[in-house]
This record gives sequence, structure tokens and C-alpha cells, in this order.
Amino acid sequence: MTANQNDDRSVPPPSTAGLVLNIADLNINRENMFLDDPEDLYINVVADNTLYASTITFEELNLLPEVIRGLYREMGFKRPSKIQAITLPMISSPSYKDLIAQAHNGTGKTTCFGLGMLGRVDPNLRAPQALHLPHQALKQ
Ligand SMILES: Nc1ncnc2c1ncn2[C@@H]1O[C@H](COP(=O)(O)OP(=O)(O)OP(=O)(O)O)[C@@H](O)[C@H]1O
Repeated sequence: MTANQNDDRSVPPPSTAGLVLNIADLNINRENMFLDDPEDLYINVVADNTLYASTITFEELNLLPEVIRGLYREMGFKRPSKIQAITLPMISSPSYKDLIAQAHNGTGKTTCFGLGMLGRVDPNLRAPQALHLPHQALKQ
């Protein structure tokens, strides 16, 4: 998926204020298929002239209430980034097992994995349930 091919800091994104992410459009029940048009998803979550913040809120991403509280209070986040707005509904959907996403450095990709994992683990089960393995660049 090339969620934000236009993420060049010198080029402002197209003006799409007022458009919101329609999660139904993500076809999240489709398994092992590519998104029809990733560019549509990019446009739907782009805030007017902001490169990193999306037009939607964490509440719209169906995260656990405790996770949302932590994002606001502990982390001080205000809104999901674009890559988070696009990928978190997919990560949270059990039919998606694998996801390849591309976004600019520091736009919150790693956080996507963390939030996605938190949404899928059972806090009452006292056993390892998830592994987050950094890619080669982070290990160096
Ligand atoms: N929605 C958000 N709002 C504000 N800050 C955020 C948000 N998501 C992530 N961050 C912060 O932005 C920084 C970069 O996040 P993260 O490491 O997830 O990005 P990344 O795309 O994986 O980065 P890299 O490309 O360098 O691996 C971190 O300090 C993280 O806490």
C-alpha cells in the first residue's frame, strides 16, 4: 500500500478539508486482497494543509477506552496521523493478517503496530500474546 505517496514536506497536500474517513469504504471484511485505490484513502484523511494529522479522531478508530485515555493523557496525542487513520481500522479487523504500509519517517507507523496489538490482546490473559520485532534500520 502506498498510503501517502505525496508525503513530500515541500509540497502541500491537496485541499480536502471537510472530507472524513468512511470506514465502510475500507472494505475491512475483505481478506487477502489489495485495496482498490489507496489514493482515495489518502485523500479522505488529509487535513487541509497538515501533513501529519488526519481529519478523524482516535474515537472513530474503535480503540479501547483505556488506550484512548492513554493516548490523550499520557502521550499528549491529539489526533491520529494519516497512516494511523488509514491502517488502524484494518489492523483492528480480524480478517487482516498482514499489512504493508508506507509513510514518511516519524509519521506514526510503529505506533500503529503498538496500538493494533493493544487492541487485540486480552488483558486478563497473563501470558505473552504479541511480539513487536523492529526492522533492520531500528536495530542498528
Ligand atoms: N498521532 C500522533 N500524534 C502525535 N505524536 C505521535 C502520534 N503518533 C506517533 N507519535 C509520535 O511520533 C513519533 C514517531 O512515531 P513512530 O515511531 O510511531 O513513527 P514511525 O513512522 O514508525 O517512525 P520511523 O519512520 O522513524 O520508524 C513518536 O515520538 C510517537 O510517540
